[in-house]
Amino acid sequence: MERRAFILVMDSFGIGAAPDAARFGDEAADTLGHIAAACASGLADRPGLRAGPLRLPNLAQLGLGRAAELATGHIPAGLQIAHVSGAFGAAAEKSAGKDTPSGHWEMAGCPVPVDWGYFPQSVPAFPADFVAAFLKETGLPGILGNCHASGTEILDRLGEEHIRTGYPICYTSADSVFQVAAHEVHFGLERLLAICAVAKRLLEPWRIARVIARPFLGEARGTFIRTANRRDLTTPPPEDTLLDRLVAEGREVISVGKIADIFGGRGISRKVKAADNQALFDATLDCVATAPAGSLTFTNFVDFDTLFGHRRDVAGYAAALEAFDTRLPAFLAALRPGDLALISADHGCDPTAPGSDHTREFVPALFFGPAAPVGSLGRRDSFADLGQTLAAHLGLDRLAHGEACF
Ligand SMILES: O=P(O)(O)O[C@H]1O[C@H](CO)[C@@H](O)[C@H]1O
Ligand SMILES: [Mn+2]
Ligand SMILES: [Mn+2]
Repeated sequence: MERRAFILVMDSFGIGAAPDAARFGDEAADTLGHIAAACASGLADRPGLRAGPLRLPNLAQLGLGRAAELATGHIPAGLQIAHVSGAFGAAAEKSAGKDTPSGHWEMAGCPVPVDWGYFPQSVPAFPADFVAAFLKETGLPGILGNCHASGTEILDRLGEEHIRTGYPICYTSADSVFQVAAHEVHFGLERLLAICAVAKRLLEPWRIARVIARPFLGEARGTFIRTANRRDLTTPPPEDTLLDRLVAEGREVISVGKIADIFGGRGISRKVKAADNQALFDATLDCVATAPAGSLTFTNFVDFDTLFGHRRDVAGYAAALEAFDTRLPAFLAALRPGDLALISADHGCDPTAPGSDHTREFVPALFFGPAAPVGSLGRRDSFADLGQTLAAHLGLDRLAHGEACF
């Protein structure tokens, strides 16, 4: 039988504090649980967008509520269901960090045991040596920001000054990241990408996982909007992943959305870009129709994290979950015999938590489709169990990390 695999990563969709959450100050975090509770008590109503209890009938059917129960001990409001039709688990992360690359790499069989470098909360946040070298190599006269920030708030604060001075806006977060926001027209997109490449190289000694180019448009405070031309320059994974192993065997690995960026371009045979969750779902459906035997299609649904988790927008996050759920029946109907699909996440980003950073949480492990069993997979102590399961399904030799869930 022809076997194919599909991973749908709901970026930041945690389902309850991880066993080691206290180490991150995240012991109270629960992305799904807190959204469901807010919806149930009418706190996530927004006229024209959504209202009432969280409605995720298709995810519930796949075992989302039961997966959350494995993590927290209770099923979130609205997710009770009599019978599930897939295999569900709650997976904890072994990697030291709670960032996007660590989560995706571990899921693909490559945990990241050594922690990245992070910038301090102080202002300036960036080492003077680095800033001096960055200015020298790029010929820039200066930078703005040089602090921890939310990417949308800092545009409101410094966007006009950026346009006036031509200084790029440089900021960071709890992630191992150096982010550069610059105007797509006034500063120039190509120029932004070029200075980000310089920063990535100069930051190697500080073990910074990612440099992110954040192009934006707009002319005045309140009108600035980030464009879809975001680019992540990521350190490649330290060991081979499921993706590398597949490509080495001549299989097709299709990246939908920012997967290729997250893996530093490694282990990818084809890239499909799409602007938002709806377009990402459309592209994923195209892949279900066309992906060849033995392939992996890997999609990252970025909006949950970028537009709602980091923005601490509970109603927006709930609406995005409901929109995603609505599209699942079409995905399920298109699966063929021999297909195995996985819905999971890379970390949490509880929109009710303080600050604007990720939260250390269990993630859902929902396996479904014609080749999936039905029932509980229990708590998994590494996301690598998910990659090992897919490797076994696709007929690869065992990966170095993780235990197959079935
Ligand atoms: O606030 P914005 O720019 O969206 O940044 C967020 O996106 C980055 C990548 O996930 C993280 O560093 C996080 O802080
Ligand atoms: Mn992420
Ligand atoms: Mn994020």
